[in-house]
Amino acid sequence: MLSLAVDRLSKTYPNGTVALNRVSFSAQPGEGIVLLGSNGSGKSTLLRCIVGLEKPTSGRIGVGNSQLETANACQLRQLRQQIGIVFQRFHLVANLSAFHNVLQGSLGRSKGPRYWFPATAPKQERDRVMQCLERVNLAHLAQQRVDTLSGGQQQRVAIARMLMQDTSLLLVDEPVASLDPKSGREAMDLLWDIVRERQLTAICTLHQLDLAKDYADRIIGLRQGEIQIDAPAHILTDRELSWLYESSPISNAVESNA
Ligand SMILES: Nc1ncnc2c1ncn2[C@@H]1O[C@H](COP(=O)(O)OP(=O)(O)OP(=O)(O)O)[C@@H](O)[C@H]1O
Repeated sequence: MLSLAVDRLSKTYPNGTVALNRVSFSAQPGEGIVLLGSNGSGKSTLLRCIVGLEKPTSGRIGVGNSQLETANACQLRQLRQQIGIVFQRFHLVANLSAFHNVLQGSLGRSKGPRYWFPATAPKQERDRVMQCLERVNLAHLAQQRVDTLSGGQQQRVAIARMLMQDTSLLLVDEPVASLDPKSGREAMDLLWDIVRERQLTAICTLHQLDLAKDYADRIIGLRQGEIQIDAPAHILTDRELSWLYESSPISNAVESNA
């Protein structure tokens, strides 16, 4: 179980765009945080900085007892192994089976090429892949190429791969973006059940305010790269949340450390 501490994180892209400005928050194991904000408010940049895909301009990111910005290459690899990502394009290998994609979740801790292929992976690993696929109700499609699966099914393969990776911190970018309302709720049910079961620290970006209120323990709202809302979901009103998406000037932030 890992906690996350983001301290005065800023990111300015080379073209001068300030994507994040002194963003600070911490998250505890078992806490499901939903990140809200309009297009361009900095949500993906924040997730990409936490996973080490983007280098912050300044600030600190602590994952467990380690600091991302001072970690050497080996420590960074170990840290990344602890972070599960379910991003918009899922990062699946299109021409491989669901089974093979999930098996790749163990790459960071496997001991050599024997582990990378379904035909040669140890039975214990292959059994684990099937358990992960069963957890997301996809065992019957294990041998199907992922590019022949629906968007919702591909997303469940990405979740199964994250389970195989056995991570402590989970970052999810717009999990319902390409799903119909029913499949979107099913995806959120599955993700949140797993967060609870495994006591993961989870940060999930969403654009649907109703889903955010129904699922989040806590909502962090970004506007123009700054945190304007940080509070338990149940105390936030629809008015406060929809304000995140308005073009009016920033004035009335909502913050609570409850
Ligand atoms: N590689 C980049 N180079 C320059 N600017 C970028 C880059 N990536 C993102 N930006 C800019 O940084 C700001 C934040 O973008 P980001 O993708 O983090 O927002 P977001 O909240 O995730 O948006 P969305 O909801 O549309 O996914 C935007 O103004 C965007 O144009």
